[in-house]
Amino acid sequence: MMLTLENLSKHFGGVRAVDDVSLTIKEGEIFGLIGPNGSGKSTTVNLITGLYTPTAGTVSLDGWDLTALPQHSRTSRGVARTFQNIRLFGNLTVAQNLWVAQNGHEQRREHFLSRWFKPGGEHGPDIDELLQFSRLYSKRDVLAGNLSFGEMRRLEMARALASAPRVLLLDEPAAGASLEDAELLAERIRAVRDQGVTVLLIEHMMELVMGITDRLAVLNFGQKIAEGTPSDIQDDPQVRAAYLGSGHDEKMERASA
Ligand SMILES: Nc1ncnc2c1ncn2[C@@H]1O[C@H](COP(=O)(O)OP(=O)(O)OP(=O)(O)O)[C@@H](O)[C@H]1O
Repeated sequence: MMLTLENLSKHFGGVRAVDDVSLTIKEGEIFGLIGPNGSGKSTTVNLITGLYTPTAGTVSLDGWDLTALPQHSRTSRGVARTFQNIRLFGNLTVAQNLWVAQNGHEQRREHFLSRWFKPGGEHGPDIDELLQFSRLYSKRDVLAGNLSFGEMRRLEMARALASAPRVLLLDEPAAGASLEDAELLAERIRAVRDQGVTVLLIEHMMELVMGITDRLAVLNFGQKIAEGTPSDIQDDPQVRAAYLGSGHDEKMERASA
């Protein structure tokens, strides 16, 4: 047992964005969370990180209930994420973005940081190693706002890793990426897992999800409709029905071909 969601729900007015979802992600697993647009994937991540308070249910890590904890306490317990819409400090350099994440000052204001920020006081992974791992070493002194889209995505993941997470939540890391970039991303995700980090991957790119996850769950209208290995999921008639007409069915076909 590692990360456990029990009867988790989040309602926005009449919308049941997440509806009574229970899941257990095991230590060292790459676990996928898929589903059509609006099925509740991002809301689930926001409940795990504490951005949202659930309407009902609990989130726990190694048996410790996180549900009442604010975001920063969850970060210090080892929960880190990337955002679907990249959130970096555009006026700080690549390396500074990582120092900030490593030292847990993310919530402070950007202008304050650039004035007062001092590197050092290291804990967590080595910044240079992280830059090399993310193929960003040559960009270390470039302002994050001046990076290409692909570089920003790599920095977004590096930033999450800088906090030395035990579980890394990736919210659509391949969005807008070429197949080639997605292959490199898959290699990095596997390497992260091989370092002992548990990974929860939300992704629409089926080739990526089916290629690297150990198990996955499928959401539809906020409910979990299936859970299993990639081959279980590809053969599940309920899953195929959920994707039918959503534009993702063909991708599912290709991924299973
Ligand atoms: N802050 C919010 N306020 C109101 N409704 C919300 C809010 N966040 C999400 N929703 C609604 O909850 C449902 C689930 O949305 P969510 O973003 O979790 O889905 P998703 O599976 O991540 O979708 P996508 O694949 O398009 O990113 C949607 O109907 C969405 O409109």
